[in-house]
Amino acid sequence: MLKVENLSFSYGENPVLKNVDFCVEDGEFVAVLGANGAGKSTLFKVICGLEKPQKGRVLLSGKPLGGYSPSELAKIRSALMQDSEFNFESSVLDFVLLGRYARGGFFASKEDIFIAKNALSAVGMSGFEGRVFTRLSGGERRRVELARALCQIGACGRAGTLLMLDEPNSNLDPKNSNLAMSAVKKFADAKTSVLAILHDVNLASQHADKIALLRDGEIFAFGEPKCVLTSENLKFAYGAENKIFEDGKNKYAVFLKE
Ligand SMILES: Nc1ncnc2c1ncn2[C@@H]1O[C@H](COP(=O)(O)OP(=O)(O)OP(=O)(O)O)[C@@H](O)[C@H]1O
Repeated sequence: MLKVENLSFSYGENPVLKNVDFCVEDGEFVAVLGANGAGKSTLFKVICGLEKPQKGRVLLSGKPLGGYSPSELAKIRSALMQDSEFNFESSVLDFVLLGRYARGGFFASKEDIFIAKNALSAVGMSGFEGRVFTRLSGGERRRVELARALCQIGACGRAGTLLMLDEPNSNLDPKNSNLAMSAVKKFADAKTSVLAILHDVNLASQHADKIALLRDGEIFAFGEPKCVLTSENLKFAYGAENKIFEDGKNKYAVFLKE
């Protein structure tokens, strides 16, 4: 379980996160939504340990993240950042196998290769193993990056592991967005805790167990999509008029032109 306790963070004099407090249980998929500049990526970086909070702490399975060694952490926590800066001419398979590095260094076992190919298949990228990563389209690259993040956790999810995703759907078309989210949800179903920053409210509504709505660095609504996704909450989060529709299973939001 991921526990975020009372986090506050400022860039200089600019407070960006204010007493952020929530949990992601084992097997739960929590989506963080909010307007541009609300503090989502900063929250992501603080949870990943890339920025140090002025207040609060982050616990995984009851232990502060700082209490794990880097190699321990690499085996139980995997993060997909917003922007990849990977520019080597590596094959797609070698790129995904980087997710296994903490386990066997540069020598991939048969099991590692099986897990990497499985992860590629889960995101619809089977058959691309021998292609050069940097020569893929933006959406293909993003799916390969997601496969690397999944591969780092293992063949499937397990309790005590954490998958962190910052805009995993950037550059993905609607079909591949759904496929990617289904692959992520399978890890949650197998007891990994998943925290994903999403911009697509309807994708979050369909795939996430819970949604955290962030505004000006504060979580003002947290819970199941059907409770959190109200017209008032979305207006408050995004400052935009919207209409909510339901199909008996999920809620969907349409944002209206001003
Ligand atoms: N390195 C930085 N130094 C100073 N201010 C920053 C820095 N990074 C982000 N900020 C500011 O912190 C606030 C939150 O930024 P953050 O990137 O966390 O927002 P976000 O919710 O992820 O936005 P987006 O949806 O546009 O990606 C913004 O006002 C931003 O300008």
